[in-house]
Amino acid sequence: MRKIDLLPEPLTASRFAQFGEVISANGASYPINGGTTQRFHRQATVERNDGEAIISVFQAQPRSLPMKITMMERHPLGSQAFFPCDDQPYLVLVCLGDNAPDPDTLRLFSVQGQGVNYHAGTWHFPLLSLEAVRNFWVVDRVGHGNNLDEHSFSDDVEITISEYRSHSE
Ligand SMILES: NC(=O)N[C@@H](O)C(=O)O
Ligand code: NI
Repeated sequence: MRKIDLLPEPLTASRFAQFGEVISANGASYPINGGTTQRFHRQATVERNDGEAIISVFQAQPRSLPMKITMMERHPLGSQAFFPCDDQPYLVLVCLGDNAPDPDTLRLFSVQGQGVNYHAGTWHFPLLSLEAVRNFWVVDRVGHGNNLDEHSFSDDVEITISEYRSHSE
């Protein structure tokens, strides 16, 4: 049995770029509304492939750690963005892979005060909220075609998330 114990790394736009975009009130902005508001413009782009982009609220139960990761999913027809309604930490787990998620490319990110927008087709684990029941705004795509591709890892690999504090803390 091959064991993979995932260690979180702090989320940055450059580290996440091949998987999607980071949404935050950091970086370039410009004043609008007579200077009463700063616009952090176009943090992410919604991919919808002629479907509709919708906004939902996910009320997420906290995950208990350690936890086993047995599957990943992707949305081939649209992006999926999550933005937390508070600044408590949560986790984002993604990986590469053409026809199936590649466990050797798994990346676990610890996230606080930022959102993420998965590119269409990015392998990810469903929402990994922590510590308490929490709300997230979600922007994703509905419409024709199958927009959910789930894939289980093979039984000869055991993937674990043991903790959520990033190892640089
Ligand atoms: N099922 C659903 O809408 N959510 C997942 O896609 C997820 O990534 O959390
Ligand atoms: Ni998803």
